[in-house]
Amino acid sequence: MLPAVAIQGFEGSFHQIAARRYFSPEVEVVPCATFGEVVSTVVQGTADAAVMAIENSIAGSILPNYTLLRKSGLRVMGETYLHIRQHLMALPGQGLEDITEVHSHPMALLQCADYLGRHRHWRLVETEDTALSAQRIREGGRAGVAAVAGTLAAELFGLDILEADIHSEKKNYTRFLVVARPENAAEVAQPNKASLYFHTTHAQGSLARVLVRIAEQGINLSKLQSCPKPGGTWHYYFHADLEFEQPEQLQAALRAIAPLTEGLEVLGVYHKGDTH
Ligand SMILES: O=C(O)C(=O)C[C@]1(C(=O)O)C=C[C@@H](O)C=C1
Repeated sequence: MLPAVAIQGFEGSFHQIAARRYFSPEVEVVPCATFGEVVSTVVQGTADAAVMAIENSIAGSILPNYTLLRKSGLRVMGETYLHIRQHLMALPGQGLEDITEVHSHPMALLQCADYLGRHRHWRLVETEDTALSAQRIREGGRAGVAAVAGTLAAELFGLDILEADIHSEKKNYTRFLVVARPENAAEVAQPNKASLYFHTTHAQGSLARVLVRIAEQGINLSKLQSCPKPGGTWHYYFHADLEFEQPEQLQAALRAIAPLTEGLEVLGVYHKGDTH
């Protein structure tokens, strides 16, 4: 049976596309307005898993999601990468000269900052979701308003694309994590990626020593993110993504860094995702 998968966003959003690519085109999605709702939907058992954007190659990390994940007790069971193409769309018959407002998800607006910055008179409005912005324009018959969203949203809600591919760089990719409650995040055979977090003392070289131990196992540190440590002003915890060939490399690295870190926790051991 296919799982019910919580997503941030609604019909036609990039999260829906990511969930379909990872699980199946028929996957049942549970739309949520915020990432906080996505996590609580899975924690409370209304959904079996969630697909959650974590970083974008132009706009960067979605920092609050690292903290949400760490606090949730959920486990990372996989990941997927999407090539994101953002378009400016409006009701049929509208031209660029009619537009006064542009609505979209904040990450989508950030990805198009260069293009939007060349139209200083447009008011930018942040919304929950790219596709929902398109839907509201259609349902409200809102002339003068454009949305930044993908092709699926334009098709679903009958909007015309006024300007295609308005993201600042052609190579615009978003990485999505697939997360589940620990009992649903089945162990994968031959994993080659892991996500962990830890903190170190404020002593000189403490992070460097941890990174050297990881490198000594022939592991590729694909991402290191620092996030504020709750209650520890100007102290940070680190979220690290490690890529390896053999699971034994990960085990050896974990043994080596355990005495050098505090609060070390493995968030998930999984297969490196494909790019679609
Ligand atoms: O608004 C959407 O369509 C989403 O799925 C959200 C989201 C994000 O959270 O980053 C997903 C992918 C794109 O990077 C832009 C927006």
